[in-house]
Amino acid sequence: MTRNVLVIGLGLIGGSIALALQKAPEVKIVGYDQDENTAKQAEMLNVVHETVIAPEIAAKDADVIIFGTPVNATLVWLDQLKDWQLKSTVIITDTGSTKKAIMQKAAELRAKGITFIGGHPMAGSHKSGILAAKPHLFENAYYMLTPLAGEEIVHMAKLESLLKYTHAKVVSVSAHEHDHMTAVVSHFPHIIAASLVHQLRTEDDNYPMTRSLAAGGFRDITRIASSNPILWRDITLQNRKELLMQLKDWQAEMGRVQQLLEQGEAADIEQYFASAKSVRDELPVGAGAFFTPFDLYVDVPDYAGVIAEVIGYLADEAISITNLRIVESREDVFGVLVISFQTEEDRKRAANCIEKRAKFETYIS
Ligand SMILES: NC(=O)c1ccc[n+]([C@@H]2O[C@H](COP(=O)([O-])OP(=O)(O)OC[C@H]3O[C@@H](n4cnc5c(N)ncnc54)[C@H](O)[C@@H]3O)[C@@H](O)[C@H]2O)c1
Ligand SMILES: O=C(O)C(=O)C[C@]1(C(=O)O)C=C[C@@H](O)C=C1
Repeated sequence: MTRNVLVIGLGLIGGSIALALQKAPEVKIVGYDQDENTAKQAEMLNVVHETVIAPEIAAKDADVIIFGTPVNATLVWLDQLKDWQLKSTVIITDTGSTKKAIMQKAAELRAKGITFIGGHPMAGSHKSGILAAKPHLFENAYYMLTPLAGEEIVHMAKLESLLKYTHAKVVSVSAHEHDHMTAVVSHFPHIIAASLVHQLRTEDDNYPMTRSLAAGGFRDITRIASSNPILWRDITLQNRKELLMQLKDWQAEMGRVQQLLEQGEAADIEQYFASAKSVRDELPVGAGAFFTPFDLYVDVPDYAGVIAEVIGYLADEAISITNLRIVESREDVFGVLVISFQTEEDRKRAANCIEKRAKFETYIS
């Protein structure tokens, strides 16, 4: 029997979920976005099977409703939804980066006999909008569910039977655990990234050249400062308490750094970096929140058609790639080609292929 899925909010995350779920058998995906252009693009790009202009009408037939909206907008929708006509068996979920406020609404919904299970895939990008959506975005990432206490196993199973098509690793945590952990590894780092960019801006008056020198390090650590400000306004507001605690800890940490600098002891400073390096180097790779795809760096010379040439060699040997990008490490200078693969095996084969056929140097970061 066809499962009707309604996705509300068709940006990076809603669009990516819709694309991933199209791989499920007998699923019809209907989409809604408040932005008309996004809705049109969703149809044109086949991100959904059809779009609607009134989600409350489509909701009548939905077996699963998924919110891909910014977290404050989701709260508003959850209030409205209490008055919708819904199937008694419908499972409602979201993808929001915060969970406590949303799960408070879920409790209100439960009181009305409506099942809401919080969801949050721990993968994304600083890019937003439907054009950035990808069917494989969540592959190997953790996908956190935050059911209310006592949620029926059969409801969880129903949702998980659909989410398995994202190929994410579904785990359940409480809303409190969720908001604490994501504050540490996601929300607070976004504040730090934005603050570093603000700090750079203050250099403009006296040292305007500084921004031109912002190379690999600054770009890496501030990439997420290019994220959608509305999204991060809402996340910050909803997770304010946790973020204030993170800020306090960070200020204490900066106090420690200040002391190290004032004392100027080389061994202590080295130890500060060394212990951070060893923790960072031990972070799990290949899965989870710190999922890094199997990236291969290729030093390519600067001539027209070089990327097509490399990709052509890989295609000849039937090595499939999942992503391709250029790291611009120097202004106006062609950078390094970074190719991502699904498996370590593919990456090894690609490295051999490129070194043998193109004689370009490859390396793993
Ligand atoms: N960006 C990430 O890396 C990331 C990762 C995981 C989860 N999330 C969460 O996923 C959700 C969506 O984020 P995104 O990155 O896809 O953002 P996005 O900006 O790419 O997409 C949001 C979409 O929602 C639409 N929208 C906004 N308000 C709406 C409303 N009231 N009703 C209907 N549609 C509305 C917008 O038009 C847009 O198409 C957020 O809750 C975010 O916290 C984001
Ligand atoms: O990779 C990025 O650009 C992200 O910001 C993704 C990221 C994160 O902080 O890791 C952002 C928000 C989420 O809710 C989950 C993932």
